[in-house]
Amino acid sequence: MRRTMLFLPGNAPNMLINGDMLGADSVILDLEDSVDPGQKDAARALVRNVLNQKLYRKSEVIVRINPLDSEFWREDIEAVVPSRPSLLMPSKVGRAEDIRELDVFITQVEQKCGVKTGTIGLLPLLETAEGIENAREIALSSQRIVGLFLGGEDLTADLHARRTKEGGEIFYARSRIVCAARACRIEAYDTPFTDVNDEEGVRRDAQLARDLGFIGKAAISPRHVDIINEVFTPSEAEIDYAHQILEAIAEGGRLGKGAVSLHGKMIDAPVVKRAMQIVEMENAMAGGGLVD
Ligand SMILES: CC(C)(COP(=O)(O)OP(=O)(O)OC[C@H]1O[C@@H](n2cnc3c(N)ncnc32)[C@H](O)[C@@H]1OP(=O)(O)O)[C@@H](O)C(=O)NCCC(=O)NCCSC(=O)C[C@@](O)(CC(=O)O)C(=O)O
Ligand SMILES: [Mg+2]
Repeated sequence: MRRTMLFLPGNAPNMLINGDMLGADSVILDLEDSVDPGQKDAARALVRNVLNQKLYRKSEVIVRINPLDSEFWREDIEAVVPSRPSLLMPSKVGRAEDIRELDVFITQVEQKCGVKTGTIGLLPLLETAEGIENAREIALSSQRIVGLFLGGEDLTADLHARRTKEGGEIFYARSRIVCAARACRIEAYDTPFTDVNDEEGVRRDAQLARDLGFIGKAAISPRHVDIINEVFTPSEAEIDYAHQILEAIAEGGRLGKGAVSLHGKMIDAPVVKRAMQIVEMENAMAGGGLVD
């Protein structure tokens, strides 16, 4: 599980040093848009040092690399793969062919530096109209892919839409990404909410994402981390209700019924499936297994 994924600009030593103490399940060390083009070398060196020093003990480490149509992505990979981040996040992914090209290059770098082939996973960032439309093909393009990630800010620009707090302009993209990811039996992760000071806004946005099927969300500010963690963690009431559902259907089964009533609501197989997902999350959290 990756409930909260906190972006840390790759050229900001103060943020990188504190990143492991902020409660995020994952941190995304950024070499892309939060780093000025003139700072890319410095950011690569800093991120590599952070990885080598193993500063991150609580949070999973992901590195966001520059787009495949940029001059930077190969150097990004050469700089960080030897230090084995869990995942690379390629940005502005538009086509399955891009991922296949990336996969071949990562394999070459893994072999060159003695890292077992396939060690480095991929979490493609879809943030263009082309990427959203190709979501399923992208999800299927490499064994390394663990999920799909939505970037709402770039997408809005590409769509010539207006970014709103309600998110109507990215509703289709959110649904399409969740559907494509689940069709391929991987997970979907939601875009960050960019108003650092609006705590109610980030809560509403995270709740909407969870309702749609995302299992985690990016954050750009430490102030959003606890809120997002809370939204993507089943509440005690949800866990209690899930157990009631499992008991009710077990009792129904003993009477030969596939559908029963609980507090006036129908309980049948899909409701049981959802209850089991909640119980699985409860068990994962009890076992400390927040990152798969
Ligand atoms: C937004 C702001 C400038 C606000 O600054 P402010 O200074 O007003 O913040 P304050 O709250 O006052 O900071 C209080 C204290 O927290 C520290 N602190 C702040 N942020 C921290 C953090 N992230 N990690 C650790 N520490 C942090 C700070 O250093 C200070 O520490 P101290 O001085 O010791 O008190 C700042 O947060 C920031 O830079 N965020 C990261 C930005 C970033 O990475 N953008 C790229 C990813 S999105 C993207 O690319 C779009 C996307 O691609 C998305 C997609 O891909 O999904 C798409 O297209 O949609
Ligand atoms: Mg972006």
